[in-house]
Amino acid sequence: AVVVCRRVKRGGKCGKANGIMKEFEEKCRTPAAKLKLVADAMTVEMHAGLASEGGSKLKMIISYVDNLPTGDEKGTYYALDLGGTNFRVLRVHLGGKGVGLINQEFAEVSIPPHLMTGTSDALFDYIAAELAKFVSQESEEFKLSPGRQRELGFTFSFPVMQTSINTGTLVRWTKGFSIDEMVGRDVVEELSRAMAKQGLDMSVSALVNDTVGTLAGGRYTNKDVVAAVILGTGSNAAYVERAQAIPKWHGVPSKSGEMIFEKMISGMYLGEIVRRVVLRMAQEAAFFGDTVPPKLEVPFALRTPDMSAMHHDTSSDLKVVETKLKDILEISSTSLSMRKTIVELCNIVATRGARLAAAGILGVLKKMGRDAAKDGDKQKTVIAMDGGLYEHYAEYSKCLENTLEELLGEELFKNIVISHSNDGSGIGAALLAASHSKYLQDE
Ligand SMILES: Nc1ncnc2c1ncn2[C@@H]1O[C@H](COP(=O)(O)OP(=O)(O)O)[C@@H](O)[C@H]1O
Ligand SMILES: O=P(O)(O)OC[C@H]1O[C@@H](O)[C@H](O)[C@@H](O)[C@@H]1O
Repeated sequence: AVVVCRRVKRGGKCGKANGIMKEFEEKCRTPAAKLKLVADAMTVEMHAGLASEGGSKLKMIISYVDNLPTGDEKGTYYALDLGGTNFRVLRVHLGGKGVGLINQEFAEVSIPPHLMTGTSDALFDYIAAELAKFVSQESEEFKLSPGRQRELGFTFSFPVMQTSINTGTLVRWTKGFSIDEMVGRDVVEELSRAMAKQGLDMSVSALVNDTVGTLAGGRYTNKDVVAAVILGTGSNAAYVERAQAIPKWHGVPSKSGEMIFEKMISGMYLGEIVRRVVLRMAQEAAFFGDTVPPKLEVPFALRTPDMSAMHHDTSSDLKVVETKLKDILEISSTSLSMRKTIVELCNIVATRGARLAAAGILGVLKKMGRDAAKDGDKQKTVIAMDGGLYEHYAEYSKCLENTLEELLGEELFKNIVISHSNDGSGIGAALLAASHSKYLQDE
């Protein structure tokens, strides 16, 4: 789409802004042919990543899940879901065979930014304190029988080298976290120590990535779920792989990193990309006049939720865009034409992200051999989706689904179901705590 400046007041400048937009749009273009190359490359790298240590740019995490939840699990289990922006504490009550999930309760807490770059103790003490508060507010019905500990599934949404179902060491931080002393440490040990300090008698039965939690949660209610994708602050995917398809894994801890497809397509990055382009237009094309608004120079000043609100502005005078620019970037006087340019930019950035996300999903489908119709059989493929970006950014998730249909073709797409598994990662972690409970043999 070409952005046309109605009143060419500053002809050269307006043309310059136009030029920057068009150049940027060209760079963001993701034609189907390019996306199919991305998907093919991803499949190749996935094979390489499973074949040998360090064999690929796309390293693959191998999650130890001995028993996926069957639906027969019974009792009360907990989850702690630590993501890039917030964390949730959760309690689920399971009714066992034929009953399933009876109820769930959760509390969501934003992670104070200073804890993302402080010490390990500060972060885990804060998390354990919230967990202890959640448990202390429980009603009598959740009192455990004597001799039993509460059991927790720990969703830790960062690259972890897993060494068993409930042990794993942090490979590195992502999404703005940077607590250096924690790298290489066992994250379950850190949490367990902090829980003990709170006097919380709880054990971690399962350590999972949020994609694995979403996969387990999805399969609990739908056996056709074969993969899970998270599009939140970060992005990632998990799928069920046959052990024999992992040559490098001989039942011993894998030293691989993780399967990261975080090509700045997720919530952490989209708003920041828009900000950087607008800043360039302000600096090189006097988009806001002869001065560059100071707030526009602050990294991450424009968050993806605000970008999303502008992108979804349906008002004729783009009032939401005007308000966001004023409240967040302190840019007061903007013309309708300028606001339209901002919306078009949001569309370019969101479209690129969504289309690349679809290419990543196609890569996983190809790895599972589900990107082409098997002769005649109509195998159903359900992909469980979770993450605040997917859940709240309607234009993004719509574009993702349309792109997946474009890449797979209408016929095949009919067998693919994209199912939003709200809070799948938290519930899945609690279910995995249940299916790996140390009291199972007592049942
Ligand atoms: N209204 C919204 N529109 C677009 N993106 C949103 C919106 N709300 C949240 N997000 C994105 O979702 C991310 C949070 O994802 P979520 O899955 O809830 O948490 P986490 O990433 O911590 O697991 C935020 O970083 C933000 O980028
Ligand atoms: O749920 P979040 O916080 O957006 O995380 C999604 C992904 O974010 C990536 O940065 C992590 O390396 C992955 O492990 C994680 O799955």
